[in-house]
Amino acid sequence: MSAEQTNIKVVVRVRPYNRRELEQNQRQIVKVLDNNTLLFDPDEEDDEFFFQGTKQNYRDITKRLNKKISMDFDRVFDPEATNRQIFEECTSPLVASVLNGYNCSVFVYGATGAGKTFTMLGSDSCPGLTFLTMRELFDKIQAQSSTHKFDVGVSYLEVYNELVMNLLTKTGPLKLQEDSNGVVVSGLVLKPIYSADELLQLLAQGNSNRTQHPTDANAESSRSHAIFQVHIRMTDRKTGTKRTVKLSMIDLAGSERAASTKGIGVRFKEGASINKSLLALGNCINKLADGMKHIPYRDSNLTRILKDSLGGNCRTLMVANVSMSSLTYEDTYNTLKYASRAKKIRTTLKQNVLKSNMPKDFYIKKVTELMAENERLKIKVAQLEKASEATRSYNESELKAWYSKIDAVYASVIKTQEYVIGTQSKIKSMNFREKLKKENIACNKLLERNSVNSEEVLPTSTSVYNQQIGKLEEESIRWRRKLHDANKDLEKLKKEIKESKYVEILKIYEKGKDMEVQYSKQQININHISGINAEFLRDSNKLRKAFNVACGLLQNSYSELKTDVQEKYEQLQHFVKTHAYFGQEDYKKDSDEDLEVPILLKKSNGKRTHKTTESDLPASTSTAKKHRSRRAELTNDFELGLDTMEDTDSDDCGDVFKKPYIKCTIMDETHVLSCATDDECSTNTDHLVNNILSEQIARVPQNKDRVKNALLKSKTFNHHGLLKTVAAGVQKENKKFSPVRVRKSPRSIMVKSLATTASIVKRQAVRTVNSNTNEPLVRINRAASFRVKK
Ligand SMILES: Nc1ncnc2c1ncn2[C@@H]1O[C@H](COP(=O)(O)OP(=O)(O)OP(=O)(O)O)[C@@H](O)[C@H]1O
Repeated sequence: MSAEQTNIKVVVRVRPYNRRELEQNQRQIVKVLDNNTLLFDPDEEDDEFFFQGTKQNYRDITKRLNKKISMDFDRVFDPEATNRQIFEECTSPLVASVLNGYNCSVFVYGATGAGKTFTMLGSDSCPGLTFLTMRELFDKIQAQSSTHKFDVGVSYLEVYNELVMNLLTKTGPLKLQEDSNGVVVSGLVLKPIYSADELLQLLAQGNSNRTQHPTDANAESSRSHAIFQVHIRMTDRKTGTKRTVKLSMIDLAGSERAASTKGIGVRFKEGASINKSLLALGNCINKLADGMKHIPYRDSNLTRILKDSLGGNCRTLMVANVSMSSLTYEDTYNTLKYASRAKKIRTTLKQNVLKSNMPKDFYIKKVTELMAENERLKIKVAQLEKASEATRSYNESELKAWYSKIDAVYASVIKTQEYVIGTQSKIKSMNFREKLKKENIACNKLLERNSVNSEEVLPTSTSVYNQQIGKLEEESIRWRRKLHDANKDLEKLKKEIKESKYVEILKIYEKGKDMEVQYSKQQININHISGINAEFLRDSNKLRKAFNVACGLLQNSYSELKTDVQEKYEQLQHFVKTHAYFGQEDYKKDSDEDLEVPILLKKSNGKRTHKTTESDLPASTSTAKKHRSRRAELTNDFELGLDTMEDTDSDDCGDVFKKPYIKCTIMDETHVLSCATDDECSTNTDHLVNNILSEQIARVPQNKDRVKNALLKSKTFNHHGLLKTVAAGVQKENKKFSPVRVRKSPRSIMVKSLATTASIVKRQAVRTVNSNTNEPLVRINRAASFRVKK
């Protein structure tokens, strides 16, 4: 542990005149100039002395006058200064030093009656330095008790007539011994204490045991040197490190002249002993101040005890007490001379640390932890330095170079991505067209036969598409490879950015570029979906025209049709009527003409009369099943969205594409009631209820009650049957409208119907040609026709 050299701190306290001095009308021989300087024995004119408001006459005290010696000290306290002020400025900092492991000493020096005991012990109304310092020490000990364990012991000794006495136990004189730790008092047992009050109690007890006798100079003159010591052992609770420190408060007996104390007998002997020890102290101070190697500590017990405080490992404060009265001219001069000498004494300060009894492993672990922590902090510091360097050395041209590099890599990614997804889109479109074309063969034939918009008819050969798809797939593979390379370059670039000093700035730029890539992907997807939708609308338009042609043909040859074909035709009529697909306004905008299906009111050839009603729903159980499977087939066959792209947006687009198929036929209780009263309809009760529920409940759950009420009003249902039917319907509808189910597509039904119609027409046409008849085949009631959109 490194040692620190420091000077003894010397402060001078000038006490006010006492009654005796005032009565004797003495002149002032000490003048406090400022906090650090005093003037000893000032000029006469400077010595204006007033007592009770009257200027006093100068009285020569036969000494050499007007020395006018200016003296500097660490601090000079004038007569106004209080004990607390001295404590706060001088001894309070020592408490902190003690708890940091430094030995500390405070001793008061001065002539008898100069105010040493007043400074050190004070009174009840004005506690002295010992009391204030001890209280402060215990307050700090309390504050640190969570981190340190403190063991405190005190001793209170007096050196009277060269005998060392224990003031706390009143035992016989003790011997001083020297060992490696310095001078120790053999047989001295430290009194353990646990609170400031205990300590002050012991102090008071020791004071009461101290030898005091009145002298001429002081009615309560202390006739011994008192040494109050607090020994503290501090143990760090975490590391187990131990320190022992000592704080000594020493109240010396007053230096005195036999003449001034007028001592005789025992008092004279006391005085001589006091003077002997103080002389020894003066010698030690002189030699220490001169830097001599040999210091005569052994000359007195006082100097032996003060050895540590004067020349050892100790932070020392000396308070020199003086009176400003010329009555103690010589004593004051001597005190100030010694105090000035003492200022030069240097002590060596060392923190007292004892070996801890913690196991070696503990320290090894601790050191390893600290080294790891150190390494971590070093890295952190390096990173921070790098970051601050980056912001400090911000170079615009370097940044620009980075930007253009990033732009180039991202442009390549976006371009190759466009090609990859673009070719994928084209392949999908081609597949879709091919599928449409295959399904539309019947439709084309019909249109060709009637020469309707023959230019819109799709080519019959699918080989053209196959060739194009093949080429596109090859192209797609090529572009996928390029995209793979571009993505690799991008990864590499991202790594470089991470290591770059502009990482903070470039990361933001990189994020923007990533968004550009995403945006471009979305844009292609949208274009693709729009293309497919347009294709579909074109196809639907054509189908509608073909449908009109087919209906015309069927109408013309109605009477020639077989019964089952006639029924199919009627079902088709009904289908067109009930499916809003044809009636939706947005769809109609694309069509050039309305779709009309003739309605047959009567069979002329005695076949059953049929009026098309709502109850003639085409969805008999088997037909409905067929339609459902066909719907699923169509949707599964045509994966139109770009769902093979890496993102999930294609699902949404697919949904958008399916939206035109949403069917919404509104039914209410009127329908139910009319159906329920009809005998013919009542046979299809289950079917009817299911349909009603499917239309009503699925869309508006609250309508369940409306339907139920309507059904209750009908004559056909009893209560039990009704509940069963409603329950079955609800269950079915719940299944039907689960999100995984695809929506109904009338297009597939139309395509199938047209294929059937085309074959019928073909057969019928052959028959008509062969029969050679010019009669119209079907009587048409135009008035009964209706527009299906309604
Ligand atoms: N600064 C002061 N302010 C007021 N009174 C003081 C001051 N200093 C000392 N006195 C008074 O002066 C008298 C003598 O003081 P004190 O007993 O402290 O002197 P001392 O130096 O200890 O003397 P001795 O060496 O004989 O014991 C006491 O009555 C004390 O109250």
